[in-house]
Amino acid sequence: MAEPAHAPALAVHGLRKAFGGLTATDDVSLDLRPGEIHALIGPNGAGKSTLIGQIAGWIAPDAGRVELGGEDVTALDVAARARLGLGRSFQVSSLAAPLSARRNAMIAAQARQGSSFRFLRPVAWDRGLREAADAALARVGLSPRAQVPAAELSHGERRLLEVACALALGPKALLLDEPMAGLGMEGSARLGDLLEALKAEAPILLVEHDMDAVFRLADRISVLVAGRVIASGSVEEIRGDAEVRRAYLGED
Ligand SMILES: Nc1ncnc2c1ncn2[C@@H]1O[C@H](COP(=O)(O)OP(=O)(O)OP(=O)(O)O)[C@@H](O)[C@H]1O
Repeated sequence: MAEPAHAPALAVHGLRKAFGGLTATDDVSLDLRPGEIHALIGPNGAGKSTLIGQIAGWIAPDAGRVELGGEDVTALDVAARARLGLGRSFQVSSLAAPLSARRNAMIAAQARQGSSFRFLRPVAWDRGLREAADAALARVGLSPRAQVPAAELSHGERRLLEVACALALGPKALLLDEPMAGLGMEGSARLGDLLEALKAEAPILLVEHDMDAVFRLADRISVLVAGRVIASGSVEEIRGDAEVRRAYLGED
């Protein structure tokens, strides 16, 4: 049966996670709709990384569920969620420093193509991965740097490579945790343009501290404070929300 046009690419319902006496995420529900950038903002310690960990699959929630394209993936591990099309890039680099940009993207592509290409001979399998990797590198403008070891790329290029690795997976949804960090104005403007182009292919759940970038790029914003979503809406709605201004933006 065809999915309804507006079925969320990703949805979480009632996610809860406590570390000892501290509830890091408290009954969090939100969704990611086709074509959108949904920004998740909140002060330090609000629970953003814990929420991302539960969505990606390396933190098991105490309660609640995660759905990808309408399928309940709560019991699946990180690799299985990636195979289903959950692409991600994180604050802490997951690149293999000595390997070339292309090889890093090929490893990422393998996460999806490993099973579907297994019946092919190794040479053809390698070619398939390489094509997926090169297409992803081209999307982020890194084709000329394909053979350069990740360790020799600039900080901005490494962030772009991380996005390329997420794309090589052929994602249905993207989780990006602070992709703008350390990029500077020019780098973050370039990455912002890229994210705006990418969202039509795979909607993006964006955790970002750079409020200028968030207000420029987001179609919707959810605000997490002390583990709870205190507001969710358009940029205008969040800007005008008195509770958000008080709890997060630090205004009276
Ligand atoms: N593994 C853990 N064990 C114990 N406490 C944890 C653990 N991970 C996170 N916490 C606590 O849970 C709360 C939420 O942390 P989290 O890292 O999810 O917040 P965040 O919104 O991502 O913060 P930041 O913006 O600083 O990255 C914090 O109080 C943190 O100290």
